[in-house]
Amino acid sequence: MKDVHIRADRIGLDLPVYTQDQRSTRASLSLFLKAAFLPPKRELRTTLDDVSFELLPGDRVGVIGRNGAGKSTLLKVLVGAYPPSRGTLSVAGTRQALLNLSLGFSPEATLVENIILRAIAMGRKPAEAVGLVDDVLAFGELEEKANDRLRTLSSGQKMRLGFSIATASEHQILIMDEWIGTGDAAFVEKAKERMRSRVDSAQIVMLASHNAQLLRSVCNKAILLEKGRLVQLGEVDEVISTYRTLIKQEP
Ligand SMILES: Nc1ncnc2c1ncn2[C@@H]1O[C@H](COP(=O)(O)OP(=O)(O)OP(=O)(O)O)[C@@H](O)[C@H]1O
Repeated sequence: MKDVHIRADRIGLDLPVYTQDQRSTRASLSLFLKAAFLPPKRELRTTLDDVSFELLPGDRVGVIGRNGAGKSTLLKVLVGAYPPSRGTLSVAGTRQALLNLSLGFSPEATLVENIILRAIAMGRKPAEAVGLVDDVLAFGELEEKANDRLRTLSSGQKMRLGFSIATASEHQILIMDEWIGTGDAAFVEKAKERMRSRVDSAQIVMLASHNAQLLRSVCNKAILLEKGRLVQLGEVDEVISTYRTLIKQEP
């Protein structure tokens, strides 16, 4: 197997956006009706542009930037959710994303079925997926609900299930958005402990966050994004300080 790495060489991403002509009750009725019934216009908008970096084992990288700077989008590209529109991306190593914990659940399937489906979607063989079920249910404290349909869970219970599945095993590369525990205090404590151990055992970690304290405690490096471009890659304190200067300026 190749050495664990993430190499982005001038990657860019254009996403389609759909715009609608202004609907205003002050406009004439014909304009109003036209705007209401015309299909939206589709255009491509550049969300990431000319982003290059290389991450190697030992790199724990914070992804910093204003709202809308492209942090989550960059993580989605790195986990393979969006293929880059330009440039080349090379990722070697087993990857685990903790981005949207409740994405991909089947509401009508049971918890056990969802665990197996999700584990298979994450690349497990069916027998391994079945082997994970007991541990996932135990960590999420959801054993009693094992054969209930997923849609009957509370939102906190769904989050616990998503977290338990996503962190069920160790991976070489961990890619995560700042996850906000919606579970109760006891679960959040347990989840933090598990995250810490997954971060420690991963070789490369990327964490997008606005929380400087969290970034300093997890990361040794950081990337600063502004309008989809990489402004700085450096030591975490240095990049946080550039970001603080930047947000004092006008966007
Ligand atoms: N699926 C999508 N289709 C079109 N545009 C998108 C899509 N997802 C995000 N964008 C746009 O891409 C830009 C970057 O969004 P992104 O979610 O990556 O920002 P972010 O840096 O993570 O922001 P935040 O700090 O608010 O979480 C925004 O302008 C957003 O509107």
